[in-house]
Amino acid sequence: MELILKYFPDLTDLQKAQFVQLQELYENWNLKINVVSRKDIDELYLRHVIHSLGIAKIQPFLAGSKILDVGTGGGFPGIPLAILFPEVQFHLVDSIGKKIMVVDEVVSGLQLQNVKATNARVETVSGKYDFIVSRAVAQMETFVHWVNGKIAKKSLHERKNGILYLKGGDLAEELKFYPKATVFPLADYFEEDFFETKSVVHLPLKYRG
Ligand SMILES: C[S@@+](CC[C@H](N)C(=O)[O-])C[C@H]1O[C@@H](n2cnc3c(N)ncnc32)[C@H](O)[C@@H]1O
Repeated sequence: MELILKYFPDLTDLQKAQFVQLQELYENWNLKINVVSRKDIDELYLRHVIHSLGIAKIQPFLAGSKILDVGTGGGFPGIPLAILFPEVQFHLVDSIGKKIMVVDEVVSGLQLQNVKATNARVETVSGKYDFIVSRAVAQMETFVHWVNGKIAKKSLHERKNGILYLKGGDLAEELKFYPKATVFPLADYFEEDFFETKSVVHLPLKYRG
């Protein structure tokens, strides 16, 4: 929790309580359904919560905006972001039913009112979103293909609507066909070694009616 407050000092009491509760919820659910690797559960806040919240450092979401989390697994990055932005609507999607069941349990445990979770392949999901977030799901080319047509026409934020993807390592090859992509290194925001090679990639996407 100290780690979260180090980087996000302005949390309400409710948000602090929800972040604290995450550890217990994931520890319990992970015993039944493995959504976080055994090693990572001890470092839940660093490797999952703060990493997810890296997106918030790059793009604070405005009230009323809509965010799609593709391949959310056990709820990352969607759940930490939904705690941080209670006035933003989050749609968490995963093709594995058991993972969505864990997400539903965590959402109801935290009493989050701003999260909807759907068990589906994202290609079959309709709806328009300001931003589409993700971590560790697919290469950019495949991902862009999946989410085409899911971007809202009107931009509420100064930054253009599009993808905000948590990526690691050297992205030159993966992004060579995307000159409009911007890479934001998370080491500029977080000092822990874990973030040295991590970044958020913003790729603006056009509205397609
Ligand atoms: C490596 S896990 C990452 C989970 C989570 N984003 C995280 O970082 O902890 C990848 C997830 O993507 C989901 N997935 C893969 N392709 C998908 C698709 N086309 N639509 C929805 N979910 C998909 C898988 O079921 C899996 O849960």
